[in-house]
Amino acid sequence: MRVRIQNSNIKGSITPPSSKSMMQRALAAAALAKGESTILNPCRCDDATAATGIVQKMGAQVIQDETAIRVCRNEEKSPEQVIVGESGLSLRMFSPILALNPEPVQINGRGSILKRPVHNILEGLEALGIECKNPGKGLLPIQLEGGYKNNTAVINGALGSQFLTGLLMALPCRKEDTTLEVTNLKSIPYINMTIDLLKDFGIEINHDNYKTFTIKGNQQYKATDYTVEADWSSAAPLLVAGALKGKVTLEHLNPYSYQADIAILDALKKCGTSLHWNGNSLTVEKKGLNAFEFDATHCPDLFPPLVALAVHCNGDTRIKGVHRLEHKESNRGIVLQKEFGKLAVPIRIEGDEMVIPGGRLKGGITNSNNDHRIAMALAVAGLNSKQAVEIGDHDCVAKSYPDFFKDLRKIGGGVAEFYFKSQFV
Ligand SMILES: O=C(O)C1=C[C@@H](OP(=O)(O)O)[C@@H](O)[C@H](O)C1
Ligand SMILES: C=C(OP(=O)(O)O)C(=O)O
Repeated sequence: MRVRIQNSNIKGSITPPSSKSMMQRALAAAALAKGESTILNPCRCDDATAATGIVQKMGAQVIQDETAIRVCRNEEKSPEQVIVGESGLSLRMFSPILALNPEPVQINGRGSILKRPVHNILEGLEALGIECKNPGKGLLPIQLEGGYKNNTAVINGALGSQFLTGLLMALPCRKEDTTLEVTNLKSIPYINMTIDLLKDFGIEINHDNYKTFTIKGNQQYKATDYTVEADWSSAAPLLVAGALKGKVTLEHLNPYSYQADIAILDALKKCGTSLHWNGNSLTVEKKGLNAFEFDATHCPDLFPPLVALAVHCNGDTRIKGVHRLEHKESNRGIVLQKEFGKLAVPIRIEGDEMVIPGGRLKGGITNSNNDHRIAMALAVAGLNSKQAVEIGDHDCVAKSYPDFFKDLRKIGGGVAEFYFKSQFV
């Protein structure tokens, strides 16, 4: 399917969907607990569905109500195979959890995840004594068995934090204590989110400045009621829409959240946008559109929406952390350059920095490259384009935000969805 976005003014208020990062962690933690946990304000995107399928395979009973999901694991099952959908987090978080069980388990996925590397998972688990097989030779599927045997390991954090999140969730269930030496950790705020959530489930993690993590064994997950926050990553493109084309209020956002992408507020301030909090509602209004400098090394998912903002700013915007983009749902640095190139924006990549020249967007035909954040970024950039921006394969937004285009229309976005190639642009 395709969508056409027209120049439009933005006005209105929206509650962003719940955080898929928190939701997947909550499902895993609830499945590791004894008794019934209730996940309130659950996220119902594709990645959350993938995580739900995995905990069910682990033996958890999952009951979906309208406003909550109840999770209870009365029996431990040894699944022969689990499918992580397209979710990087489900792959990297559940691998160490599934590895607690010595029975062999094969982990596979579909779509974009089949192109994302698995070597850091295998290296880390092998260092902890898990027997790993990789018929996919660097890619999925992987097979794990034998259980944890070693109590110390060096973990490479340079590729991201998700695998460390999985280890921090799994290792408290071992009998022995474990010490991890983590090198060059990236996406650090996501680790703060993990540690905070684990505290709610009764698990304690100690670390020395994100380098040495000491994980006591024999800890018991406690069932709890956990409320998932509204998602700052999904809020980001909507905030950019307001900053570019009028005014938008986002409801139920936590101003003190551990979510990495709350950092969008710094970029919006630098850009000159007017920001106003009223309790948990944030109103963003177009004011300046000044080029800005921003370091996205630890919040890489902000790259696409920030590029959508930057293409309309006065001057060259510089965003640091391009090396963090290579192994996402697409190679996002290259894809942003290619797709915005189709709209006549000559983005440059200089070492680890992306340089985005500001100006007026021309319009044209683009493709999401099956990457939800690219689809959303092209859409909000299109709100301020001279001519329409068409986006192919836009339905990939279901990975994190199934109602994105419906919500964009609600706040005034000119959104037309259709099935065939357009002659409009
Ligand atoms: O832990 C998480 O929920 C996530 C961590 C980040 O990945 P990396 O840690 O691989 O950078 C982020 O890009 C991803 O969308 C979600
Ligand atoms: C990179 C992302 O997710 P994941 O790695 O969990 O697939 C994302 O949501 O932008």
